[in-house]
Amino acid sequence: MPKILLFGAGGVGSIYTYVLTQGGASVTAVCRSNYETVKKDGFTINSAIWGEGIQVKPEVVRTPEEARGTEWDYVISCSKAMPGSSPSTPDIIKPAISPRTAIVLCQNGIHIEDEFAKAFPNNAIISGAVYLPVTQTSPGFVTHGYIERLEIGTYPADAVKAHKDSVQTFADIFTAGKGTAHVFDDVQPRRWNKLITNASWNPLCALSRSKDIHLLNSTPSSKKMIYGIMLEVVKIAQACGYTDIIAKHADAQMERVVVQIPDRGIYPSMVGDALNLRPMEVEAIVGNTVRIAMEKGVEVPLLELTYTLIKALDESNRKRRDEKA
Ligand SMILES: NC(=O)C1=CN([C@@H]2O[C@H](COP(=O)(O)OP(=O)(O)OC[C@H]3O[C@@H](n4cnc5c(N)ncnc54)[C@H](OP(=O)(O)O)[C@@H]3O)[C@@H](O)[C@H]2O)C=CC1
Ligand SMILES: CC(C)(CO)C(=O)C(=O)O
Repeated sequence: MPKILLFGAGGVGSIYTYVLTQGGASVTAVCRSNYETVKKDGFTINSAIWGEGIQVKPEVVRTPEEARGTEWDYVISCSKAMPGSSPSTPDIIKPAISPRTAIVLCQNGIHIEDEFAKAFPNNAIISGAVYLPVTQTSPGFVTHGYIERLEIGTYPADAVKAHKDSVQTFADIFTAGKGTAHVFDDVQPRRWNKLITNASWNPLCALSRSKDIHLLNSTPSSKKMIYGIMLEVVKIAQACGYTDIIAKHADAQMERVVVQIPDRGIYPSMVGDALNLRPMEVEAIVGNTVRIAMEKGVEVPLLELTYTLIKALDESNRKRRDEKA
């Protein structure tokens, strides 16, 4: 039975705990604020796809340090992607990493893999684009909408065969658990495709404290604004050599908003962080994107404005957090 340590047991982490457990893996979740609830009752999931009141009760630890000593086949990171934070996620998960462990990143953003590859140069690094509208509404209780899809591949794309094999094994467990996993030889274009949605909806909804559908309907020009950011991301992806990423991908990401939870819309994951004064994935999702655009000489005025505003909000939230502490 594959042994999996799940780090970041919030919205995405709890659903993946469920899928991987169903798929036959033994999953241990690293829980922090929801430790007591999950230890006692597990996660309770209301899913538009799999049904209401689903319960899954993993083994629980408080830290990766507590999980030291077990030979984990996979350590999955489903925390918010905070490249450059201190301590870094690689530092935090390090006690649980053995030579055989594959590290799976189920996180939004672009160029988030580098710090893991540097910290664990001989381990398989598996990078994933996650489609899963989900929110932890209270500790251990999670609501999930109509979409579920995971796109994965090695980082870098030209990894050794053993690392490629570990991606396929992970996908097989996921699929056996009734999840939808697609393996890609090079997953980076898939990450750029996902970034189209996250670099636009996430910061704009966080700045406006709105559901996606409300942002879309707020003014006659909203769609133009959101779509304009998406097209800037397309241009950057193309400048990076991913010429298969084209405007029709932006159209599809636009359409998905109407499908996710029809009529009601969703709060993208950054909104909860904005409202609760938690650090937002500003650098992983927007900052890195703007920096890559600059390196490639691509003009991205809408993304630059978005980065300025969301960075300022993140900083003012940090000050408010410090004042409250
Ligand atoms: N939610 C969504 O709809 C989607 C999210 N994503 C991406 O998936 C990733 C996860 O998002 P999401 O599930 O929403 O995030 P959540 O905020 O719901 O969950 C993150 C979890 O990580 C935990 N965590 C963070 N740092 C530590 C630490 N040092 N030790 C232990 N636990 C820690 C948090 O614990 P604590 O509660 O104690 O802070 C929290 O439970 C992000 O990259 C996001 O962008 C992708 C697609 C959809
Ligand atoms: C938009 C969404 C829900 C897509 O799955 C997402 O990635 C997020 O909320 O961060």
